Amino acid sequence: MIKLYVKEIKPAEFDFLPLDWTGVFGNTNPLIVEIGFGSGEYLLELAKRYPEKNFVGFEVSITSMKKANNRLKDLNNVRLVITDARFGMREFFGPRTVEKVIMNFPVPWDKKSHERRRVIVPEFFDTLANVLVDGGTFELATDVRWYAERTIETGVEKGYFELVEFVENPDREVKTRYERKWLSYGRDIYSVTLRKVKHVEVERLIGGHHEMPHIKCQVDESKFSELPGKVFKEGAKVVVIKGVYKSVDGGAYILKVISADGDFQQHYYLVAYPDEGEWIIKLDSASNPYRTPAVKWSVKAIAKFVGE
Ligand SMILES: C[S@@+](CC[C@H](N)C(=O)[O-])C[C@H]1O[C@@H](n2cnc3c(N)ncnc32)[C@H](O)[C@@H]1O
Repeated sequence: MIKLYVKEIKPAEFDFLPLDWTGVFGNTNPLIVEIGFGSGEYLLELAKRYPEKNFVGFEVSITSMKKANNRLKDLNNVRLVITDARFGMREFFGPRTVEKVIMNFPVPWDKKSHERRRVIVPEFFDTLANVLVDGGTFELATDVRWYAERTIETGVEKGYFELVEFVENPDREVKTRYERKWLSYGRDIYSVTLRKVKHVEVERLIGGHHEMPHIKCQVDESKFSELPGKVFKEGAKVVVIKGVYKSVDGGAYILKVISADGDFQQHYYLVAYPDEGEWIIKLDSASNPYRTPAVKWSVKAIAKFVGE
């Protein structure tokens, strides 16, 4: 997992989640979040127009992140985070801390096999109804009519949001790159604004300290060769062992792991090495995943499998 920021957030600040955004920005200005900021042009325009607000952007594409980072690096009121916004919105912000969340032209992921990547799932609206201040808004712009309609249905269904407006072909002052593209193709554009009317409690996966367990145990070394391809499951936690490698000196095993907490996947390495007659199994120091339940559990699941 890689994290880049326009202004660096000190690693120590990530030891505790949700983040203290007042400390990160050095002021108590209202927070506005953009999900999937692409090349960052929209964020740049907003951040310049509203210096009295703080902006946080989420993106999953490293290429977009680099472009946006170059564009935004001189602005003090913007921070960029590379992570899935469905995870970041819930884990990085406390209840009633965000004034507005904006999402411009998300990929709709309309194929059944891609549905898991869609942002506007019911759990996302639970998160929004938690992190938005009372009366805070979610603003969507899209070229996909059903996506706009689904956003309204899902947001309003549970009584957490009310529809402020649904506009076909709005005259938006600031246009994004995709917006200009779809307009040049003659596509219709839809904008939706939802207002939070009910607060909802959500369970955060991390919360509090970002510590990681390590395990000391006896192991049956022959079991390491059985690990590649193994899948461990418990509740919403899934851990897949993609590979097992021996260190150059032959003393340690490096395990390539993918873990998932529901739809949130992370890739990282664990290490197992002998120590005073026992073995230590822990996160490899070169890996830095968020310490979710699945990441913590992966150490235990592997220790149980190779343990004697
Ligand atoms: C179609 S582009 C739109 C970019 C920009 N908002 C615009 O309108 O020009 C969608 C962007 O959302 C990003 N994205 C997709 N899923 C995401 C997620 N779960 N969290 C954060 N960003 C995401 C993609 O990497 C991509 O850059």
